[in-house]
Amino acid sequence: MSDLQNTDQPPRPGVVVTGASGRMGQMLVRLVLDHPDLRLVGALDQPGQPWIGQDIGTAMGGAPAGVIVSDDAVTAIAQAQAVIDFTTPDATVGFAELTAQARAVHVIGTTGLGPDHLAALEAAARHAPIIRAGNMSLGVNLLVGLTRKVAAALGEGWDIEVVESHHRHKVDAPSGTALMLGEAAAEGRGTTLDDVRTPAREGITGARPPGTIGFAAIRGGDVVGEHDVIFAAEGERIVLRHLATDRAIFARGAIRAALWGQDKGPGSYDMHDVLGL
Ligand SMILES: NC(=O)C1=CN([C@@H]2O[C@H](COP(=O)(O)OP(=O)(O)OC[C@H]3O[C@@H](n4cnc5c(N)ncnc54)[C@H](O)[C@@H]3O)[C@@H](O)[C@H]2O)C=CC1
Ligand SMILES: O=C(O)C1=N[C@H](C(=O)O)C[C@H](O)C1
Repeated sequence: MSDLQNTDQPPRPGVVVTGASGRMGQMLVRLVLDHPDLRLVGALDQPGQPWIGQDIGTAMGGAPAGVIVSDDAVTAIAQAQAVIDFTTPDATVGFAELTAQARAVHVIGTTGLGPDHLAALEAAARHAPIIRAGNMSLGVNLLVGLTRKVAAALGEGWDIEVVESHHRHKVDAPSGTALMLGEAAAEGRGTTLDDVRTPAREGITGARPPGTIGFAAIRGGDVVGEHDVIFAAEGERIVLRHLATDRAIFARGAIRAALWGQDKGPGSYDMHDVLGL
């Protein structure tokens, strides 16, 4: 449908999806194409990816979408009002610079970012809005608030562990979600995760130091994403759990963020801002 058909309606924001052939990329392309208030204006992937040069709809096994998969990020992002990006940390930093130059909204789901990546994103957010979260689902963002509250209510006699399970293809650990939950638990205790995080355990580790927060990662099969925050004391345990069974929950959150960001100024935002939590 043309944007010129009804002049009373504001133009629909144009979205570029990066990593378009990926698990999240394909989900996002489908949802953007079906969205009444958005237009897909670009589908990016890395040089050499076999879908480059093909129509994204056809490459995904459906009807043509009229958008060719490209590795030319400069040209694609220049036309965007929003870039939705679930790729790799290095790729995300590159896209952040281009998205800031285009003064478009950058929605970032990529996890595994290190301090240098985060510093680069902070620099880009001085020019345009960046909305980033290790998990874009409503359920996990609610669980973050619950985790903070439970941790604040319980004393250090309660040990905190975060256990996560993901599919066999996941490359980073702990997951971005596990880190969000660990940070919330640390905040609830009035500290920071950096100060209380226990590295992965193996061998003769010694007894668990009080006040620490531990992480365990399971990888296998097609698990979409499962997270438990365990509060364990003498004689009882509380387990807060989120189970993702469909990647659409992340994609819907990212699309909501892209729309929410359209009238926002430069800065760093997260899904708590978007969801008003
Ligand atoms: N925040 C959230 O809610 C969620 C975050 N994720 C994160 O999103 C990221 C991607 O996850 P998946 O889709 O499962 O991975 P995937 O491996 O299926 O897809 C990644 C895509 O990025 C592309 N890519 C890599 N380098 C690129 C570059 N330089 N330029 C353009 N494209 C490039 C790959 O070719 C691939 O198509 C991971 O970091 C994952 O942890 C995943 C699900 C939800
Ligand atoms: O890689 C994934 O798949 C997921 N990554 C995110 C994370 O690292 O927490 C979100 C979700 O759990 C799926």
